[in-house]
Parts: sequence; structure tokens; C-alpha cells
Amino acid sequence: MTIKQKAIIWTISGSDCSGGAGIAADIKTGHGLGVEVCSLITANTAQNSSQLLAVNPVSIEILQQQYEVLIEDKSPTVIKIGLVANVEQVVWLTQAIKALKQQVNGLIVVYDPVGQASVGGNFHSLSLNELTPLLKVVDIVTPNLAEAQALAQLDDISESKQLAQRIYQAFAINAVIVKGGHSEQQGVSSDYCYHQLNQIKQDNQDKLHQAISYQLSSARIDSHYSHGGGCSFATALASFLALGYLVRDAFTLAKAFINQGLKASVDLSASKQHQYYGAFEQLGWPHSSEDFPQVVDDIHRQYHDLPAFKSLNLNGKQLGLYPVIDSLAWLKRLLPLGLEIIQLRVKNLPEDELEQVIAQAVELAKDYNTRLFINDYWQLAIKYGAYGVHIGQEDLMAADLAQIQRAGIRLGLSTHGCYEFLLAQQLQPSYLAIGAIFPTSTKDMTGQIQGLDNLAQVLTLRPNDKAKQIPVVAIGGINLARAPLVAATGVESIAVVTSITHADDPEQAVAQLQVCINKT
Ligand SMILES: Cc1ncc(COP(=O)(O)OP(=O)(O)O)c(N)n1
Ligand SMILES: Cc1ncsc1CCOP(=O)(O)O
Ligand SMILES: [Mg+2]
Repeated sequence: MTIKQKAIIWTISGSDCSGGAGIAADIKTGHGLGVEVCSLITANTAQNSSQLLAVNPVSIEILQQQYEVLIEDKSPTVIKIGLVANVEQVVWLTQAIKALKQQVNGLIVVYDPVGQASVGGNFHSLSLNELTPLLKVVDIVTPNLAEAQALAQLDDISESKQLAQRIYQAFAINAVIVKGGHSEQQGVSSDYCYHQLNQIKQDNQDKLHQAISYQLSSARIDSHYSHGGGCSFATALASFLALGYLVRDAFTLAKAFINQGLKASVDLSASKQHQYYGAFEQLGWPHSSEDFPQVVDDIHRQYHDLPAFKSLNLNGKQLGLYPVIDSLAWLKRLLPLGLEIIQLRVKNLPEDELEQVIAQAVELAKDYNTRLFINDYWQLAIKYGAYGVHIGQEDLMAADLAQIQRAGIRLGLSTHGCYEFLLAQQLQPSYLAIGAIFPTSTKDMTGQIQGLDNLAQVLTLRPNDKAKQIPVVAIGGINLARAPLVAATGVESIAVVTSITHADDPEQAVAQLQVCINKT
């Protein structure tokens, strides 16, 4: 087996002699997720299942030594901070992070503000005032409910959303994730993320500032083997960020990682006495769809009782090649080629012309067995009785999915990563698209390139029962050379624009791409 160059994370945290939490958890988590973990130890704690006996902070001199040797040759992509033992450490750490941010482009700092031990006792006696300088230089915090109440100074509030927003306002932290493991909600563990997005769009160079929130919910899993679960969550988040995932996807994967570990220990846990506190079970990358949470989102709340959209009725056939074209001329050229599906994706046409084009396209497709999807224009797709409509994430909130469903036309949804895939899957569309798999010149997909590994991973988020799986289409930068690699992931269809429209011989390109995707 060959080992690839790994992303490096630093964990700055305490050692737990009982092996469940702190540095021990962080190294196991990072290792299992494929990142290299360097550790700067802040304190040597003496603890076991029933007590936290002592927290022995290391000196600033020792912290500085660890920092200096590591910065020389193991510069971090992401830093995870756990136990900070005293004011001197807060001051040192705040300076160190400021310096590192000057040195390391794009450095992300995740802070898990561990305060109290689950077995009782405090890890430090720092006041919020004393912690504030550190809070102001980190990018993501991951408090549990009690820690969030302390950071927000709202002891009587138990609503994660309110707490997260207050923490964001007080410290301008880019993302606040309030973990729900200790929440009072019956049988449910619900985690909430408030995220301030600061994106630069390639096309207009404008900075986009937007506050968004993500909520994930799972059935509560009770286990004696949860020691270090909080540390492991924050380190899993840091690891997924270091691997290049967006906050929403790193959050989703970290939650699945925790569910997977807790679930694995439930049977063993049943045989344990009340006070036993075992190390959280570290099982690496979360693979089973059953460990992934449900996405709780306005769109899901709005449509939770909407029936599934009509199926593509493939009757055992493969969806195969999915050309995405922008004119009637292309449609006329491709319809006779016996394709299962084609999309009309027209941008920037005046309204009256657009309506004409869609009406004619639907009419043309009637003479063939090809499923014609209209991109974006769902009202016109309904009006002219198209086979289906394809809707992107940006247009999802504005589209009336209930009306599309009542009209009996099919729905295809775009997704970019596991969070959006889970959300879209909950809406039970006729197919799910995932992209961009590779860089593409057709559309600005900055920060949304999925790669083959992510495509393969997202395919595992479907139910195990094949009969219940919604077909998936891969899109973005797929050409003849890459198509076999995409097909090897088991995806049902590949959607392409330029590989056909810029081909010297488009009919031949269609035939060759069809062979690639239908071979599997
Ligand atoms: C099959 C397929 N997948 C994804 C897309 C992208 O749709 P969307 O996100 O709506 O972006 P635009 O195509 O409107 O730019 C697609 N069209 N088809
Ligand atoms: C519309 C769209 N959505 C995601 S990638 C993409 C463009 C696909 O075009 P191409 O096949 O030329 O890369
Ligand atoms: Mg669209």
C-alpha cells in the first residue's frame, strides 16, 4: 500500500492519562481520518472514570519549545485547540495564533472550549474575560450546550440558535457549532452551526458576506464509551477541514463519525456498570449511510410531507450519458441518437424568446423516447408539460416544489457535497446531481470541486436497499479520458456540456461517452 502526502493538523490540548480524551483522542481521530497529527501538550491531567484528580499545566517555555520545533518542518493547515489551562497560556496562544496566521495562508483554527470534565471538576478557572483574546482569534468554536451558555453569558437559554448567534456577535467567530449531545431534547441529538460565509466570487470579485445556519439531527445514542467524544468531534471537524471540505460538509462528516463510534459501542456498553467511562470508539471514515444525520433545514420543514417525485421509470436500463445543451439546434441533432435523457440549459435569452424555445423543445422531444429536462425554468416546464425540470441549490428556495410535484413532472436537483446531497435526498427527487467532479470552464464552480473520492463517498449516502436509491448524475469537467474513472464509482449517469458541444465530431463523442458510462 502506498501512503499519500497527508495534510497536517496541530492539536494544542491536554493529555488524559485514561486515554479517552484530549491528545489521545485527537491523535486517534486524525490518524483514522487520514491526516497527520502534531501535538502541543498544554497540561498533564490525572483522571479516570470517576474523577478528575489534577490538571498540571505545562510552562510557557515548554509550549514554546514544542511550537518552535514543529513550525520548522510541520506547518499546520488546521489547528485544533482543546484544554487551555491558565491565563498565561491564553496570552501565549493568542500571540502564537496571530503570528501563525501571518505565516500560514488560509490557516483555520478550531477551538473546543473544554471547561468541565464529564466526571465532575473543572479543567481551568478562566473567566470569560480572560478567554476573550483567544476567542477573538479563532475561526470555529465547538461548545456543548453548557459551554455555549457560558460563552454567550445566557445561562437560562437552551436554544442553540440563539446561543450561537450571541457567541458570533460577541467574538466574531466565523462558525459556531453548538453540540447537542447533552441537550434535553427527548431521544434526539441535534447539533447547530451558525456560519458567516465570506466568499469571493470569481466572476465579479465581490466579497459575499452571508450568515447561514446548518442543523443536523440524529437519534440519541447512549453509551458508556463516550469519553473524548467532544474532543474527537472537534478533531474530526479539523481533519475534514484540513482535507479540504467546506464547513457544512466537515460538520456533517464529523457528526456521522461520532454517531458511528457511539453506535459501535452500544452493545458492549450495556454490560458496563453505571460509573464506567470508556474511550470513545474510533472507527475512522464514516461509511454507512445509517450513521449520517438528518439535515434540518427550512426547505425540509416546508416539504417534509411532500410525496416522492415521479421516478424516471428506467425499467432496469441505465440512465447513461446526459448531454446538457443550450439550443434547439443541438436538441434536434441529439434527439435521434437514442439517449435516455437530455437537458435544455438556456441562459440569458429574452423572456419571450425563452418561452418559445422551451415550448418547441418540449414539442420536439415528444417524438422520441428521450426524457427532456428543462434547467431553471420550472414554471415554463410545467406550462409546456416537459418531462422534468432541473433545479440548482440557488433556486431551490424560490421554486415551488409542491406545484412541480402536483404537475406530475420529474425533478432533478443539483448538489455539491454531502450536506446538500443529504438535504436533497430527503426531498426525494427523481434524480440527484453532484458536481463539479473536475474543474470546468463552463461554469464558475470555485470551492465546489468534488473529485472522484467525494463522488464515491456521496454515493454511499444512499440507502443500502437498491430499490430505494435515487439515481445519481455526475457533472463537471467530464471528458472521454475521465469518463471511465467516473463510471468506475458506480454512478448511474454522466452529464456533459463541452465534451459534446466542443467536440470535432459530436455524434462520435456521444457514442464514445455512452460506451464509457454504460460499460459498468
Ligand atoms: C445534471 C445537472 N447537474 C447539475 C446542473 C447544474 O445546475 P444548477 O446548479 O442549476 O446550475 P446551472 O446549470 O443553472 O448553471 C445541471 N444543469 N445539470
Ligand atoms: C452546469 C454545471 N454544473 C456543475 S458543473 C457544470 C458545467 C458542466 O460543463 P462541462 O461538462 O463542460 O464541464
Ligand atoms: Mg440552474
